[in-house]
Amino acid sequence: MKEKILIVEDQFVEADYLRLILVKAGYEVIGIARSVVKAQEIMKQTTPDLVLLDIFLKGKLTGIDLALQLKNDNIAFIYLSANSNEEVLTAAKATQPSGFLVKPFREKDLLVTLEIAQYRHHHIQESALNKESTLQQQLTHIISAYKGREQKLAEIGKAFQSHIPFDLIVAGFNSTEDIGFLRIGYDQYQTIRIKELLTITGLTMAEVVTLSANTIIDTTAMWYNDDAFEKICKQPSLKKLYANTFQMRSHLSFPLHLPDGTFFHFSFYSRRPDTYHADHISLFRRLEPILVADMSDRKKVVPDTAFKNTEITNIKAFEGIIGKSHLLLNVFDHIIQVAPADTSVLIMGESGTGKERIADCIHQLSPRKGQPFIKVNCAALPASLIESELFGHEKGAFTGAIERRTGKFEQADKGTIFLDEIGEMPLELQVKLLRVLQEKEIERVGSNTPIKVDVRIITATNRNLEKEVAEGRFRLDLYYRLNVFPLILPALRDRTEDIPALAYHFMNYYNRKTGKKITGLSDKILKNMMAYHWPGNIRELEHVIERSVLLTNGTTIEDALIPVSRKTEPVVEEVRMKTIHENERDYIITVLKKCNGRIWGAGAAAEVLNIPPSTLKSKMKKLGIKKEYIV
Ligand SMILES: Nc1ncnc2c1ncn2[C@@H]1O[C@H](COP(=O)(O)OP(=O)(O)OP(=O)(O)O)[C@@H](O)[C@H]1O
Repeated sequence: MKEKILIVEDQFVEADYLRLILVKAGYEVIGIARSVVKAQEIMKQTTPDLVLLDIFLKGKLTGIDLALQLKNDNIAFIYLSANSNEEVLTAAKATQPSGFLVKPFREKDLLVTLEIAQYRHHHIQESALNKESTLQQQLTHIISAYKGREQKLAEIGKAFQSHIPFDLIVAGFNSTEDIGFLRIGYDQYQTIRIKELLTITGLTMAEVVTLSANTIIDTTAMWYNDDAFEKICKQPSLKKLYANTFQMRSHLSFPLHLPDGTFFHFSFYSRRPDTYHADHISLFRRLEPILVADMSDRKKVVPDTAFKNTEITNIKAFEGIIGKSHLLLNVFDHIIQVAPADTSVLIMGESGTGKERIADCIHQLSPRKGQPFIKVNCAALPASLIESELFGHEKGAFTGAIERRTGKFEQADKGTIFLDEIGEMPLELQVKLLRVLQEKEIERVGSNTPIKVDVRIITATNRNLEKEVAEGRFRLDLYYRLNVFPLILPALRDRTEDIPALAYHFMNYYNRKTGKKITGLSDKILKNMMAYHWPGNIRELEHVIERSVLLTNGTTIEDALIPVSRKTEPVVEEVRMKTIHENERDYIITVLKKCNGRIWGAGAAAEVLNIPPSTLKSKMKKLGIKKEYIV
């Protein structure tokens, strides 16, 4: 069946030219609309498979307005745009188009973009549908399996994490009985009830009640990113309290309308400034009935008897990946989403940020685990050898090919191939790689017989591939094929809170290797490390610690060989945001002080924190909380 295309373009000549190209290429053009209103009319008659969408149109509404509707209706669209200003392009990008064509473009560009857009849309839709149905099942299970309110909400929050990301979720009827869950590790959450909130903020109950009364209650689902969130946080309110206390920068609020006319709120907060968008609201809306049915029966609410803070075991594949910054946790969430599917993943990040580590992790979490994981560094091979390395060769295929050799793709059959530094792949090989992706078959060098391979492809690059595409060094079609699921690894300088844990991790590792017994790093060194900008990222940090361990004779690393010239200004303490660990540490110290340092027994710190005394003790050790801080 012919794919149906709608052209939304106000320039008649351009629109007609597009129509001619599309018809010639075998598409069915269902209409040409010069305004959003006209496009909506046409779509009432026939639903298109894809819309070619100009941004500036006749009438008040722009292509971006129509894009929001198309997104809701799950219709793929490609923007056609002359060079617009940055603001417009950013707004257009935020609607997540399936492609983007900058005018003037060639016929070939249009056709390739169309093909890629359909492929991406189909893939993304398929994996989104799978994910959503898994989430539905999870929620239904949680609702029937957990009776206690707190535990149920904690589990619901966790189920949402990889769908609607958050660093804090607060749920309840907008009262002092609301419960929050603050993310403190991949699968670890600190419960924030009113008593914890009072302890952390130092406010009185009366003050929180006043804030609660001042909080404007959303009666429809809303999201607030960055400036919009800052704006609603100008007035004192519970939202502002959460934002300031836990350094949140965006917020999504979803009120469930209960049959008795009240609202049960799920409020998501994120430390990133731009986390939320319309898709999150649509997803929640589709799941609303499951939640309403449960929440509306308030009598069902059973107090939790034995519920303790959730400290769930880490997923094994993440073991050895050190760090708990929200940027890294966000990467973990994406990995969990993409790992089970066969989707191609493109990992982007500076050198040494852990791309290979992450690729391995995706493989370990996929159904292909147990099958080969084959790594190829495209930058390490001379261009003339990459082809035979990847696809193998027949005996006598070229001078020196003295025997038949299987290539990496064949070796990776049923498993995963990791193509590192994909940006270095020569153009003529890119087309062959594209064929493997499309046809799922390879040909050995010197042979015309195709061999079927079943391989998942993960690629990585530290180059800006979009720039490589623009400069003609990387094929656009291959870029889109590989970029079905992009994963961006943060630079170490952007997650400085992970530096101490990484430094200790490598210190212990090199202690074991060298037989040394170093127990720590001096405060001065740690401070310098936090201030350095780490162009070589984790690999550079590892090397610095390795050398420091070798050079240290005592028990503390007092001197780390951080290049002085690159050291940035020391961090000014007052303006630096506190890390999750620092917050946790401060919180525990405050509670301990209130309890006069008592850990065990009724009314003592462990009980107030709702964790076993043994966990509290080990947390105190880990966070370096000593008795002298308490009294
Ligand atoms: N989160 C982490 N925790 C512990 N070790 C890590 C972490 N991330 C990376 N490493 C270690 O840092 C080093 C560099 O990681 P890796 O080789 O995966 O980086 P890369 O981004 O692939 O680098 P390149 O772009 O140069 O190929 C490795 O020794 C790896 O084990």
